[in-house]
Amino acid sequence: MSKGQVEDRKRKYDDVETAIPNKLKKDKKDKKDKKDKKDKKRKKDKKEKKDKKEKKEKKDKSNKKSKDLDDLKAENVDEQSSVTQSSVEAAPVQENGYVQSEKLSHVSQSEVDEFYRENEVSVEDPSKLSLRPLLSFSHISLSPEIQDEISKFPKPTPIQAVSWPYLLSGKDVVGVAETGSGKTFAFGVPAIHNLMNAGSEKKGIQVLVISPTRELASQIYDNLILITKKAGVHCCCVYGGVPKDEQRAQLKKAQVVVATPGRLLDLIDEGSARLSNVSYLVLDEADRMLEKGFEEDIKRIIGSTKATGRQTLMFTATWPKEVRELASTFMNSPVKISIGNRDELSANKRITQIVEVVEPFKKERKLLELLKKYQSGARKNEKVLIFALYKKEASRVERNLQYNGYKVAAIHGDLSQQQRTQALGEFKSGVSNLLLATDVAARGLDIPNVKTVINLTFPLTVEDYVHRIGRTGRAGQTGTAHTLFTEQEKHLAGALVNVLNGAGQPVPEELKKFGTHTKKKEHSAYGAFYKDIDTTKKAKKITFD
Ligand SMILES: Nc1ncnc2c1ncn2[C@@H]1O[C@H](COP(=O)(O)OP(=O)(O)OP(=O)(O)O)[C@@H](O)[C@H]1O
Repeated sequence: MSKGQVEDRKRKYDDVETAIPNKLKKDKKDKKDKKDKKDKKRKKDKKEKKDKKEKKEKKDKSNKKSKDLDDLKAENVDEQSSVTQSSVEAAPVQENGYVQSEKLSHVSQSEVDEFYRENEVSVEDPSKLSLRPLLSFSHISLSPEIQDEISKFPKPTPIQAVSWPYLLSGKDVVGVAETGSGKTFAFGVPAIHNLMNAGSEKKGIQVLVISPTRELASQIYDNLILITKKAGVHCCCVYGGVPKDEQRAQLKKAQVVVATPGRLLDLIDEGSARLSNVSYLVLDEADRMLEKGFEEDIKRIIGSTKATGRQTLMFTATWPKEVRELASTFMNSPVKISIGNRDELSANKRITQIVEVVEPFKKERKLLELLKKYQSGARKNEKVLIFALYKKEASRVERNLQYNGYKVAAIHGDLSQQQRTQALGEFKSGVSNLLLATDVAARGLDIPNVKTVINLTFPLTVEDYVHRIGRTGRAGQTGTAHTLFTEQEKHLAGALVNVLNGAGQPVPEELKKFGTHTKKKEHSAYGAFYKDIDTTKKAKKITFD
């Protein structure tokens, strides 16, 4: 149709229109005007209503935001704070809802730098969040139940100060800090805080902590229960050597589980432990857990937990390079936090280390001399922990000590769990002041007031040496480690010299004579052929059996 034809038709139509009587036309027009007016009003009302609603929603939202911020500010600003509202800096908000407190935002950068320097803190964070350490408990708003428990301490330890913001932000963390530096609460407090915030009672087991020994699992449980009890969170502990029934019953209610690998796998296999909701997984003494012997168990356990959205944590005092690659396969761009230059194997500097090179056959006589030295006069009641290497050796030395009139408790693998628990209890409580142990007690055990550790036989690795001597000098105290070293361990002399040098301890000439060559530590699975790896890379997919 041409433009002209369109115009014609339009005109014709207009003509028809004009053929309608005027009155009718007018009525129709009035009606139409009225209707238009009504429509317009209805549209206007509707728009006004919509605008009003949007405005109200916006206002509510902004009120809530500022209320949340105010609440947070109120919780974090203590009486002495001289911070004014107008000087408040923007607080970074992290993925999991972690908000840096106003008080922490106002700590000067030089104070933060000083903290990093003094504690030799190193943070490798692939996502470059640069979260500030919590220099005081008032720098964080935790629930009253948690606050109540930790406020018995003066301030967070360095590993707690640095790791909490990352853990509360949902990050995977490798935390390496000296023995006795509060790593249990470093991973424990954020675990319970996150659980309480999620308000998820019905989801079953959500936090899982794996530990290499029954005694350590039980100790971690004793620490966590202090918080979980008050917080109304159900925590249980499962380990071997005791009946399963009670553990099965506890698992049905538990949200937090502390476990040793063997018993946990038994309970998984029989269907009593379901880990598919575990979203916070901790390997304590992580390097030990990744060694051969545990490695396969750990793979199976991790394979039973939540595949995505799981936070994985590894904490330890020693982090040898040969386990780092394996660790990274279980983690997602972990933040690596180390306190006190721990790239080199190093011991707690508050422990006085004495190393004596002796003939192997003279060791047990020497032990009796040392006990006279460390448990006589004013030191009569001081606690001494003796380490042997083998179960048989421990049994023999135990009998020998008893023969010489010593009341000695013992922990080693040949004893029943009940005997082990009783021995540890007696030593902890001071019923006996002498404990003889194998490396089952080397890691993690927090026994109050152990003044002296004696290494009757040197352990198989220098990492174990660092853990053993770390049973003294805990939580800021001092202690002594006296080690008898024989030619049979000469392949470890170089590594031991490094540890002594690193802690500013004297190195005996007889030890230097063995040479300072350090044998590369062999991973029990990969031998010495491990490579230095980048722990910051993304986890690669692993298929578990
Ligand atoms: N903020 C704190 N201030 C002072 N002491 C603390 C603090 N947090 C924890 N502790 C105490 O420090 C001691 C050692 O803590 P913990 O057993 O967690 O050490 P660790 O770093 O795990 O040691 P290890 O490497 O031997 O396993 C415990 O008695 C614990 O109660």
